[in-house]
Amino acid sequence: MDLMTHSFDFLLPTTLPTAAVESNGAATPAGSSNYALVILNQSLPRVTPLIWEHARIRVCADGGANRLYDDMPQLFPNDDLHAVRRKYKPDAIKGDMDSVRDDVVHFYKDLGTTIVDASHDQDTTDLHKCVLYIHNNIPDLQNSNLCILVVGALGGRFDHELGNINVLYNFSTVRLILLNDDCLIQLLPCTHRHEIHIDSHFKGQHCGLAPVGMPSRNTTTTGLQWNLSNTEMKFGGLVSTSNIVRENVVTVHSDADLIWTMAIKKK
Ligand SMILES: Nc1ncnc2c1ncn2[C@@H]1O[C@H](COP(=O)(O)OP(=O)(O)OP(=O)(O)O)[C@@H](O)[C@H]1O
Ligand SMILES: Cc1ncc(C[n+]2csc(CCO)c2C)c(N)n1
Repeated sequence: MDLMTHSFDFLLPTTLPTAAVESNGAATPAGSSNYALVILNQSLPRVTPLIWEHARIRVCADGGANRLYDDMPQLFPNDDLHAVRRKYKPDAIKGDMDSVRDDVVHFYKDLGTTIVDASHDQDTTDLHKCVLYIHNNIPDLQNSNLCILVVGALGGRFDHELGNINVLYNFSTVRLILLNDDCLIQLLPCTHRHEIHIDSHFKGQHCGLAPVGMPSRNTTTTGLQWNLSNTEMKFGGLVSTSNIVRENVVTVHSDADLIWTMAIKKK
């Protein structure tokens, strides 16, 4: 079974992403960004400008554009509000367009942002629509090792949070990470063994591992305070919450897709 490695260099202010080499040989050269950014309609994490710099493509999901317009200048209180808004121009705004304000659409449209009204589709979420947009605009997404970072994916509405987690399952072959100021969430597909590289910056933080939807008969981990050893996990039985990262590398091997979540250390 192939190995998939995960690291969170995009959270470190002074580094560009390091080289990533997959077991299929696909490589991302050191220093070249291989991230996409999706902004959802929740408060912008402090790390958003850093992720923005790393991203090859930046897309706002419907009301996420209001957040970019309203909140980004607040992250730069000493800078000119209009200059910040012009600097952080998304490549696209996509969704069913029932939450983004008209003034925000006009502002970004005038700067050259692509506006995609997908209001005909009331069966998939705006995040789903944005992942498809990235899919259609980044050639060879599956083989590119691109990681889609989704900010504002947690908080306030549990139906939205469920929808966001469902998108991880909808696109289980794409690297997707949901983020807010406090934690990150990703899917570890059972098609691979996983190595999660955790900078000492984060070590000792709380983490969790759980099969959403389908039980896991067999999960084995290393690098955690409470490791699993061929252990069964299911809702209604055991799921691993309030666990703690103990080593720089956590390994996970399971017969089921698992959700991995980790706290992000506050400065
Ligand atoms: N409170 C929240 N928690 C988590 N994600 C959210 C939250 N609010 C919005 N989102 C995410 O941001 C996306 C865009 O939000 P927006 O408010 O524009 O959605 P929407 O389609 O108008 O939602 P609805 O019509 O259900 O109110 C959503 O699809 C969802 O992924
Ligand atoms: C069974 C079922 N439940 C809810 C919705 C509603 N819905 C799901 S995604 C979406 C778009 C939000 O931007 C909307 C309105 C549906 N269609 N089918």
